[in-house]
Amino acid sequence: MVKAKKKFGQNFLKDSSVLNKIIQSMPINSNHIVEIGPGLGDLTEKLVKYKDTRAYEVDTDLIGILKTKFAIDIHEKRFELIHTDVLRAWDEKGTLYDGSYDLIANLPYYIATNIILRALEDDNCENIIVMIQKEVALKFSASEGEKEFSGLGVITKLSSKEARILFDVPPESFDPAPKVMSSILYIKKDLDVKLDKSFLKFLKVCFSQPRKKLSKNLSTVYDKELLSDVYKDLDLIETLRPHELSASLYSQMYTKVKNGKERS
Ligand SMILES: C[S@@+](CC[C@H](N)C(=O)[O-])C[C@H]1O[C@@H](n2cnc3c(N)ncnc32)[C@H](O)[C@@H]1O
Repeated sequence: MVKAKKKFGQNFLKDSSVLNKIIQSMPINSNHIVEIGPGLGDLTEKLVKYKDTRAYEVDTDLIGILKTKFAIDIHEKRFELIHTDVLRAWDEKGTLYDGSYDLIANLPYYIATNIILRALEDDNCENIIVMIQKEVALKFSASEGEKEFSGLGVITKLSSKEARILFDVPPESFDPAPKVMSSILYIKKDLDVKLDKSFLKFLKVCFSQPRKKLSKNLSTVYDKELLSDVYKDLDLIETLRPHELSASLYSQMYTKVKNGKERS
């Protein structure tokens, strides 16, 4: 029996009803599947039965187990196992697969947010179905006005056609059990949208102090006169809090401040 490694965020999913529900949630299309962190291969086994799959695993000990378990699938090219840190693979190639793919995974929670942001940026990734901490899933799927609405919600709203939590998964479904509730997040990307990297930086400024006024956060970086003009142009009240502005207004605001002056 392998000992789960905390540093790699290893919580193995043991509940077969949850595994089956993940498979049933998969979109029907001809896309390849990419899995991040196959672990002991319980979800992988079901994915490979369904479609050709590529998986990225960082842990050398697990690679040994997976190579034995999936020897026939690897030989018959239904399954490709890549031994690397997935973030490194993205840095080196810009994509996890050279063709349309769906990302299906029980993610390592310590880098879950980063992985979803990279998948949103990766043009070849069309659908994302991932298990993550419920708290983070709520942020990605939140709408304006909700207290969980943050920069992550704005990015998801602008770059996807649909983003919602499919169902929750309690800690007892894993071994070892994580400390938090988990959720399956589903994102159907809008393939026509290309995200501008500096927009993410702008959102960080907007939500730097989420409970303060948006104008206060913006004034740490942007010129007061410019902000006053932007608020007037967009017909916004000065007392708005960051979670109260819609994703589309954030996008319009960004276009206006982009060419304006930053504070000297
Ligand atoms: C939450 S476990 C999921 C394991 C398995 N898929 C399951 O559902 O039981 C996360 C997996 O991601 C792997 N992992 C952690 N960091 C990684 C990284 N940077 N790149 C690739 N895999 C990683 C871990 O070793 C582990 O196998």
